[in-house]
Amino acid sequence: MNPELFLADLEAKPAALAALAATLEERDPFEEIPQEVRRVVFLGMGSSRYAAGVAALRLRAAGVDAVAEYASAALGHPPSRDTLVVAISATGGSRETLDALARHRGRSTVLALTNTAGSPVTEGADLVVDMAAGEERGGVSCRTFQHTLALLLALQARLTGVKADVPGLVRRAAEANADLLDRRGVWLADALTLLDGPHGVYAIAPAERLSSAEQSALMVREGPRRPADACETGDWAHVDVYLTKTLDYRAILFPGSRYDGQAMEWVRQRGSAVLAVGGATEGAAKGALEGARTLRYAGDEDADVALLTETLVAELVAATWWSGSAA
Ligand SMILES: O=P(O)(O)OC[C@H]1O[C@](O)(CO)[C@@H](O)[C@@H]1O
Repeated sequence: MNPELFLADLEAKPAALAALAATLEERDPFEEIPQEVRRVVFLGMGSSRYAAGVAALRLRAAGVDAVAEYASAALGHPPSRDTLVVAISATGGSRETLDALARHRGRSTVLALTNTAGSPVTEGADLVVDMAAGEERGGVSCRTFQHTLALLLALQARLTGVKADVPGLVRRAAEANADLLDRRGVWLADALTLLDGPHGVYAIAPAERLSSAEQSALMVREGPRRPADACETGDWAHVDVYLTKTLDYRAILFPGSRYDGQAMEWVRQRGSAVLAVGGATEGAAKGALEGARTLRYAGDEDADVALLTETLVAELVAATWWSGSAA
């Protein structure tokens, strides 16, 4: 793994997203999915599982039986012909994902979503979909995570039959990513200072975008190897709140939960430091984010643009710490 190449991977996000949008405009990569799907089981590890968790939640909310499983779990949904297994692996070689997939090969309908053509995860798959994220030379899953999310939104549209302009969304996300990258000279130094505490970085997001908190925490751990963790915003008042009493608690908050205000109330009381990435969402209580430093970016009022963009903040912070350079 290499921090300079990781940074270059991040800088290539807008172009990669724009290319993905063009591909999605041309063709739906999921058009060959059989009609008779009764259940969707996502398998993956790390960032691949984070993206799957959000996709499964969205599908369930649309009435589709869907679950994201740890590929490493010994217990999982049993295989069946009307189960669609979506095995997600950027490298296509994670042992746990391949092991879980072995239970389904030839017994469930298998879709492999991967960034590596011809990789083991594609063997025996009924359908292979390319993440089209390009090579991640830094060795860290960042564009693949983002492309996985975007492609799973396209899969959701296919499975639910609800029309969605996914290419348009991906284009807006490309612009939002470019905006954060272009203006990093304005915000990154501040973010680095705010988050640079002795006890690590905590990332907080609503359940619908929990992947943003999980991926952010992973980036801080994987690159600069600092302590970091993720928490769901409502659950925060039952879990992380305890840490604010004893630690120098520094957090990135991805707004959008109806419980943003509840978490921020504790933050203000305890004098914790919070960087809110994006603005208060419509319907949020007035002053819900009061006490947080706020970082806005183009398109952040759209929760789906946020889903495809906001991890870039933690990724750029991680890249800078990792390379040991100042912003
Ligand atoms: O998607 P893959 O290639 O199976 O990798 C799963 C996870 O493992 C890692 O490659 C790290 O080992 C992460 O980047 C990723 O989140």
